[in-house]
Amino acid sequence: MKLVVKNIDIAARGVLLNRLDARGMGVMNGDRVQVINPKNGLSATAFVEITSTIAQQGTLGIYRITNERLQMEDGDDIEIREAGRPESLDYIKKKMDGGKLTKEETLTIIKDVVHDDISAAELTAYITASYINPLDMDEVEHLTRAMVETGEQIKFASRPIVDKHSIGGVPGNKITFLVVPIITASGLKIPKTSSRAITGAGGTADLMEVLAFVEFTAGEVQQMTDKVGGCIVWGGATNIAPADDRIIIQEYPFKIDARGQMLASVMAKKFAVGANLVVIDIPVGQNTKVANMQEGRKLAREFIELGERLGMKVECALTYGDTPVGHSIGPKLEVIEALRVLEGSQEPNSFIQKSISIAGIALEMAGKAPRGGGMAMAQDLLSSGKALEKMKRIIEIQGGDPNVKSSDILPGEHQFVVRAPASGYVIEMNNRSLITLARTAGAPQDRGAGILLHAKKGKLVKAGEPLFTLYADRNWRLQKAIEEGRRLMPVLVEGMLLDRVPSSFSEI
Ligand SMILES: O=P(O)(O)OC[C@H]1O[C@H](OP(=O)(O)O)[C@H](O)[C@@H]1O
Ligand SMILES: O=c1cc[nH]c(=O)[nH]1
Repeated sequence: MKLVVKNIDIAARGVLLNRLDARGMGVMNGDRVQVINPKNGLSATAFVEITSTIAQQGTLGIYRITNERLQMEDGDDIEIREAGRPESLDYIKKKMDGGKLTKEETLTIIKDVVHDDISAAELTAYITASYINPLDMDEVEHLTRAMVETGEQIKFASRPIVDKHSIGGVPGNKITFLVVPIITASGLKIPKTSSRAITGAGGTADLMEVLAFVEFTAGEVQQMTDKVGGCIVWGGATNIAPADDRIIIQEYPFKIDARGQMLASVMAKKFAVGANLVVIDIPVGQNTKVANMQEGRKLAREFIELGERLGMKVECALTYGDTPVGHSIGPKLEVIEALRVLEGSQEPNSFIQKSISIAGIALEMAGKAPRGGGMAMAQDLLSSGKALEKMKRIIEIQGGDPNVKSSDILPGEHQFVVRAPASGYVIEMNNRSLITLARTAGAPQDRGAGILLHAKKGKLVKAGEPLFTLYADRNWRLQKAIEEGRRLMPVLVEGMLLDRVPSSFSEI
């Protein structure tokens, strides 16, 4: 059928078809169609929504993201056809039934993901199937290669290219803000691409956006790295492994990170930027992605094997993840803490030690420091202010203010202090509950929202002393978080009354 285009300025995928045209084509709400720009032959698959008023008969409404592929103007002629059922759906069903996907089947799925030929619900089915029936190492390799092949790749003129990545899962894990400038200050190159929050309350890309732009093309990532030695950008904007962000968007509401997708997501980004020396941070602890050391070692072996298959040298660091890294959770609060350390603060110890350990491994792998000497070198690059200088250059090249200070960044204006109800030692900090609380307060979308911890596990507190402060950009979110905090009780002090169960006996 031939129709006339009406652009609909909504940042979504899909088309709006008039009820009468839909009836004429025999198309129902939610059906898949193919739309073609006859002028240039560009085509896209889209899902139909039916309207009686927004698109008149003879007109096809096109949402903005779909039109990015078609490049059509209002009034242009457009062709619309019923689209066939993609083969991907058969392969997703195969995975649901516990089958093993071949290289070609995986590539077909990922191409359909990147070209928007499968819906969000169908993609969620693929992720769920892989979550329940985990991918084996062959399938993970196929997925990683498919994610790389469907995007752009960077080829640097010289080696080594160093990279680091954390699997996440532990709140407050802002170490990239020390590791990248330390590595850069050593003279090595680190083109760091990060995702936004997956299971957490602030991914590295969300944090970096407090300081500078994070959306760059692959070419720009290469130029910035060549110029200043490193960058911290959002992988979702680069067309480097473009399937990655689409998968992460579906994982975010469930707070899941399917193991096979996680391995592929991390390693595809490293491979595509041309990294040959990679350090992976695997936080291990209660209420993180990896519950114990045994599981952590297994995952480390999988990362190393995947690296070998792809021609990358990978070392993994199993890190303490029982409690948050440092004292802050949420974009602005974490950036403030990171800048303070770059500016010379000697605290918090957990954050500094973890960062220089990871940076130290990378320095040793690249031969900048002798085995066992990497951590001291990393500490030196941090204490001397050289890392801060590099961070300023990175912020500047990404369009931010290089002279920004930690004191310039203001966290959420709405705050609530949670105090110890009894004296005693802090005996528990629940990572997942802290993340839920920070998300309820608005993080990561509200950059000022989050949690500042005043006491960590093992600290002796007196009744009435502050345990943590909740921050929010909007008062209603703060109120919701306060309520949620009462239910979750993410920080426990020994001797604290956890709940009171009233008697069912009523006096007469
Ligand atoms: O939201 P959760 O699941 O905690 O983890 C996601 C975070 O972990 C990784 O950090 P980095 O890029 O190595 O700094 C990702 O890129 C992302 O920012
Ligand atoms: O980048 C990342 C980090 C953790 N898990 C993922 O799936 N991707």
